[in-house]
Amino acid sequence: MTEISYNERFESHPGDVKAYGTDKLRDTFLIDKVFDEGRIILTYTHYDRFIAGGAVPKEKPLTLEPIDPLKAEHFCDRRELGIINIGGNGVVKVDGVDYDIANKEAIYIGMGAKSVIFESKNSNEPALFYINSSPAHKTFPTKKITIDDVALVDLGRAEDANERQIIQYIVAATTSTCQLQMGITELKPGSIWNTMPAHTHNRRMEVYLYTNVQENHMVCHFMGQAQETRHIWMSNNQAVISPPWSIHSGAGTSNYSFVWGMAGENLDFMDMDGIKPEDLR
Ligand SMILES: O=C[C@H](O)[C@@H](O)CC(=O)C(=O)O
Ligand SMILES: [Zn+2]
Repeated sequence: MTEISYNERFESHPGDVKAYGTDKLRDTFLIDKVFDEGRIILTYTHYDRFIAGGAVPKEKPLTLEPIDPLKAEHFCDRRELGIINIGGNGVVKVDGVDYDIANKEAIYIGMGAKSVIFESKNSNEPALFYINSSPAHKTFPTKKITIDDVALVDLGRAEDANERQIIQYIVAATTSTCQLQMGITELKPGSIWNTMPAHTHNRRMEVYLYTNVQENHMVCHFMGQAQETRHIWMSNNQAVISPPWSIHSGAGTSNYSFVWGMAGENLDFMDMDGIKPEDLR
């Protein structure tokens, strides 16, 4: 089996999505397998040409080869990368420089990097590198982002079952990027709702990777136009694509975390069109 594989996802018109049944909705928006040991799996979406995927190096290092849709000599010839490690300690080697990336640490890699290689420190506890990438037009410096560099935002209330912390890793305040923004949101025990009140941002697409979903639990992810919502049941370490016209909110059967990543027209995290719960359909 090859070490790197990819699949491609095309865009859907919101009017067409109204007629999607469960299987078609899942085939179109759910990324059911993000991490596979010893491999890199990527999903190339045609929403802002955003790529989401995972690298799980075991004994052997894994190289981020330029997949065919890029028609490029190197993966980052026209792209930037954001990577958050949600597994064991690992190393990301960029053009020969080793960056130790521990659990809940991140790295931004600017356009023009020629070589990106992933390694795990301990193959019995491999790193889970969650990868996001979008087109870039300018080189910004490659940078490791630790928990000391992030911006923290506390949102929600226990009474509303949506108490959570937004850990902003790759945002304008911490890291210069062309399009990419990334972070982790952690729900407090007893809280289950993320991104409620829900929002859209027609200027940016977004992908959520649900993680820390406990055994025998699931997250029900809500998508669609605010007046025409659909749901996708998701298990641990699955991702879901949110078109720019779609809400992206979830309710778990218990608490959980998720990695969010987005790209598009602006880098303004607060640029959201909020939707009142009573206006949802
Ligand atoms: O556009 C921003 C993203 O949807 C998330 O950062 C929102 C989120 O983590 C939350 O409210 O729980
Ligand atoms: Zn959003």
